[in-house]
Amino acid sequence: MSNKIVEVRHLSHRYSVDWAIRDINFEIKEKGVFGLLGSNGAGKSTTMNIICNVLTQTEGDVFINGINLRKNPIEAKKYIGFLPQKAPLHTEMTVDEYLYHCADIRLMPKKEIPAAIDRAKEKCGITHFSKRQICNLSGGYQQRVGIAQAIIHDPLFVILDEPTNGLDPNQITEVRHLIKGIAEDRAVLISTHILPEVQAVCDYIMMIEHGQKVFEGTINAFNTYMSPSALMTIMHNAPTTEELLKIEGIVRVERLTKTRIRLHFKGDNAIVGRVVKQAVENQWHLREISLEKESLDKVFAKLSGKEV
Ligand SMILES: Nc1ncnc2c1ncn2[C@@H]1O[C@H](COP(=O)(O)OP(=O)(O)OP(=O)(O)O)[C@@H](O)[C@H]1O
Repeated sequence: MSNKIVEVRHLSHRYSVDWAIRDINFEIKEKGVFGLLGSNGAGKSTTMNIICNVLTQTEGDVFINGINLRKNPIEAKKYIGFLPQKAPLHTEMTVDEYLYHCADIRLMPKKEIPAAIDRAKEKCGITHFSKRQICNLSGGYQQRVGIAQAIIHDPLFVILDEPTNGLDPNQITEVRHLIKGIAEDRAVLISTHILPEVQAVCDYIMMIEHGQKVFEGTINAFNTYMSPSALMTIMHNAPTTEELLKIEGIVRVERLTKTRIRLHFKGDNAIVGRVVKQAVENQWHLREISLEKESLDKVFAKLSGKEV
């Protein structure tokens, strides 16, 4: 087995004249959830479709478990499970019939299929619906069946295209939980433009905009990518704005109420100590002080080069 589950090298694609993606590079070496994040038209589907071998790239290479997908697609695809945005369900079939059909078209040996179906159903929490026609399941359970077909052959790598699209809030929570569960045994790549999704399920993120990579790192790195730039304070004897602006680093003062004041600053977090010192010395009756992190939305907008 290669030490890289997925390796994408200099991947570029153009449908006509314009490049849809340009020189995308990344590797997935470990189990866990890898999020491909980007706004509409950023190039997520193009990237995913190439990795699933649904689309052939203009330039670059994709290796799955060390196997070149373009040169040896049948071998490489054995390691991939895929759930497209619209799950390819045969809704007139029962869950068991459908999963058998999926295992069969994956050319799994017949004697291995029943155990594979049981394993996939158990992992996806659908065992009790084995004999139920798929059309009689809720959207959330239909999505579970879609995920079960993606892992029926126990692949190393699973690709889920916007897996919670169209589900209600409870179903979204359940499907996210399921995604975390299946990523305990394998690498899972999900595409999404929903920021809370990224925070809820991803261990690692790559963000693309206008077909190019703009960020790659852990969810923690993503969250702290933008260092705090404001302090929220509550002072019961707050000084004037002029006085606050005299503190080294404070660049703007936002008075939200008489006692709640946001202090915008430049520089590092040592500002907290300076504000506390001034507050004590001048008896501003500081009751609360906290660094305000940028919201994920703002990080997203900044990384995409859009106005915040
Ligand atoms: N079949 C196609 N022919 C021509 N251009 C296309 C085609 N598919 C996508 N594009 C263009 O390629 C770029 C990337 O599109 P892509 O669908 O990969 O983005 P996306 O991030 O998946 O967006 P969405 O979230 O809306 O699906 C866009 O500019 C899009 O208009």
